[in-house]
Amino acid sequence: MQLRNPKLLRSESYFGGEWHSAADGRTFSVGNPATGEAIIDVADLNSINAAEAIKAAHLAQADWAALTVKERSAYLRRWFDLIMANQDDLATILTTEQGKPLAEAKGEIAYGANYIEWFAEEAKRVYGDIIAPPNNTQRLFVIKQAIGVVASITPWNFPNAMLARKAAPALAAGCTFVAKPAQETPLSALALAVLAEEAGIPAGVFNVVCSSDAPAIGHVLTSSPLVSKLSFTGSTQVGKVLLAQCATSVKKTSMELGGNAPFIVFNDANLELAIKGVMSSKFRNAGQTCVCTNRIYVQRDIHDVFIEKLVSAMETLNTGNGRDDGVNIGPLITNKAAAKVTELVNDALEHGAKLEYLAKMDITAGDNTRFYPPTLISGVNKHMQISKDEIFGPVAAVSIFDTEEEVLAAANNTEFGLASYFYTNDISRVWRFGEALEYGIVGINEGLISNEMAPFGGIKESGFGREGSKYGIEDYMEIKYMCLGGI
Ligand SMILES: NC(=O)C1=CN([C@@H]2O[C@H](COP(=O)(O)OP(=O)(O)OC[C@H]3O[C@@H](n4cnc5c(N)ncnc54)[C@H](OP(=O)(O)O)[C@@H]3O)[C@@H](O)[C@H]2O)C=CC1
Ligand SMILES: O=C(O)CCCC(=O)O
Repeated sequence: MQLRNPKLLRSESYFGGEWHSAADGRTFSVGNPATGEAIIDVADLNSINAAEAIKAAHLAQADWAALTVKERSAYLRRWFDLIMANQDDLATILTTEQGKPLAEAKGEIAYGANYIEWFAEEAKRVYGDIIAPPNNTQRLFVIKQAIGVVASITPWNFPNAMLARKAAPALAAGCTFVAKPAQETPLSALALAVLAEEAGIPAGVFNVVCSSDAPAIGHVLTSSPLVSKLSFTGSTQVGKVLLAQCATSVKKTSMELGGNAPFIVFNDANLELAIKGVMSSKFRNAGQTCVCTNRIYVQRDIHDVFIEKLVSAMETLNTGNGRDDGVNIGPLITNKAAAKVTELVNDALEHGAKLEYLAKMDITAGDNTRFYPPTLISGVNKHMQISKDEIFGPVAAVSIFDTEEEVLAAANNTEFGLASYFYTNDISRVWRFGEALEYGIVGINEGLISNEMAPFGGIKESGFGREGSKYGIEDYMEIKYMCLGGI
């Protein structure tokens, strides 16, 4: 991998302000999903190392929380500046380990950095309250304080941004932080640590522990009495395991879990806008995001023209190695992930769905079983597995609906509640339907809903807690009520 700043590519973990190999010398290999080639061997840390990282974070916590908000803000700002100064290299690392097209990787670096910039500013905007007392001899007030040591577990699909958007509010609030990135994509997390160190963020404040044994590290993070909070992004299945583990020490948690986003197109919608929205919300990161459109519902009288226009738009998708010019769909993360998408599509076709479009792929090099061709199927119904599971691949699955009531019931008929999208030009419906959707995020005539200024998060089994926005810092603070008597 060619980098202008080769120092960004690290293989050791970082905690207590130092870089650590595994005590027993163990490593695990990180590969390039586009080629199958090994990139580097990364130190494979164990439970003892994780406990050491937590200890380092705990030691640093009081001093970090005691800094003024302006001081913490300045550290975060320096970190942001360094990330943006190294945007191209960070994107190269990201694409190489994760597969997404280079332009998307550059976008993710800026997206993650935006959270750091935002919370550098929000650090200064934490407010308490003075409450009217029940009698004149008392004064009641509320202050907000850092929760303490925060642990994070983050997935491979946004290896930079998912970490940045947890670390930024935590550090801004005065918490110290121990991150466990996904074993497929530790390099982006380690590069963030290189820049945190260069920004002068004090030892022990930002720590990264890489391991091939997520359950073992997860167990230490969720059971340590020194950790006050766990922030997790990943599957609902693993989220439930971690929640149960956190219950034993009553840790606070934020859970950003799976989704099953409906994308609804009413017959009064601007179809060009709807096609643009479905392209961005469905095919971003080859369909591997928790807010990706999963179920597309189109009103009967515009169904055929919608399919026709979507096929034309999908013809512009070009699958290949994310490092290559003109590629806008990279590989899926693993062979297993691609096999799961194949299974979902086959199940739908066997149960009566119609194949409307299957992209041709021109992939000549390497192990290409991770590449999945952009696919469009119609005639999908609620009994097919594809409408129940997160597809996590570049497959658009379309159903027909007749009435608003029918499509609302279908859209809400899932245990998930993260993102949803609908397209209409009826202003009454905008409010009525938007309020009735059981989702944490609703895109109305818009397919790109994520940014640092807005609260990102779900309801139902998609989790709880909000990332970004003025609400995001609250997830890393405790409320303390103080009652002053004897006035
Ligand atoms: N909501 C979202 O953003 C995401 C949803 N998903 C969904 O989940 C499916 C599976 O993806 P997958 O990557 O396996 O997601 P996981 O939920 O398994 O992984 C997410 C993170 O959790 C870690 N992890 C896994 N098991 C444990 C455990 N027992 N204790 C502690 N940490 C653990 C992983 O580590 P490691 O990778 O090292 O095993 C990774 O860092 C996807 O197909 C998709 O449907 C996946 C990723 C993100
Ligand atoms: O897939 C996820 O884990 C959420 C990241 C997507 C986004 O921030 O829009």
